[in-house]
Amino acid sequence: MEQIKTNKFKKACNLLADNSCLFRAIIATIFQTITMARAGFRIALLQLKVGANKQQNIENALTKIRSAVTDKGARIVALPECFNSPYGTQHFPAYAEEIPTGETSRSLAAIAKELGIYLIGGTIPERCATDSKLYNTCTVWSPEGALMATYRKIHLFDINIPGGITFRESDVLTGGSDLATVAIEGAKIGIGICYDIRFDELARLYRNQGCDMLIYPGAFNMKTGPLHWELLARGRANDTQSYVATISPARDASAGYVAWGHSMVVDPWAKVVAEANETEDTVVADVNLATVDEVRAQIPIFSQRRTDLYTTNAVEK
Ligand SMILES: NC(=O)CCC(=O)C(=O)O
Repeated sequence: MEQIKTNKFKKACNLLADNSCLFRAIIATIFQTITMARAGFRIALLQLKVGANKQQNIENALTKIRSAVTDKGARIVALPECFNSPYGTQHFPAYAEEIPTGETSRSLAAIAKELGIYLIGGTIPERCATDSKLYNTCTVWSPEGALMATYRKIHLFDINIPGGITFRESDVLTGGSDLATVAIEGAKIGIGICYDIRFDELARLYRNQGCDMLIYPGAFNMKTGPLHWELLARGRANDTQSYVATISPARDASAGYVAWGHSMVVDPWAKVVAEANETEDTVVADVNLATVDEVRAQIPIFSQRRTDLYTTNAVEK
């Protein structure tokens, strides 16, 4: 019996020796896979001035996109909510256009292709070609100028704070119902729009779909901005242990809706790593996917949930 075992062991050793190159390659690959940290990319958030002239808004975005790529080395550029139109229900019908045939879509596709970048096209008022309904929609463009995804704001901004702010997007817009994720540079990115950031359920669904980063073009205001903008961005980063980017228009005190500004990138530790003030600006940050893996391994909340005590559709994994 012992003799048989010894022979088998010798045979196995001989096999390994015969294939030592292959064996070494396999071990090296396994080692590399275990130890290899994921890379990342540079992202630029454009906190743009937005006025009444749609053509000027688009031209300004194109100029700033070019500069974020050529001067700052961004691989992904993200624009704010409603970057081609003033933010307000009275403006949406006049500025709305079809996607991808409208002038804004065509400009974004062309610049993404010209610069060979990924472009998160903020949002524009969209008029749906089939039912003529209006949506607040984000488009994502590939380095080839192809439309990778569209996301229609799911949670419409309807609030009423007497003496503060009253807004009813649902007077003119229809809410979307589909999540949108894109795979970019080894990362999976989930898209939400502004008020959506208040709903942790959406962020958790994205996390459960494997997202490493959440991007929210948004335009908070002077009432809720100082109270909740950073809190929510850091909250969603902490809940999902993901990068979060929020991109606002620049503040214009003379506008009907005064945006808070403060576009920012938050890392999976929930730390703000780059932030604008309220003026027109470009925020640049290096997104490091190894940090996502590090936080999730070190604080493993997604495997520690007590779903025997509570249930939600969004958190179970
Ligand atoms: N554009 C928006 O959805 C605004 C959301 C907002 O300001 C908030 O407080 O929420």
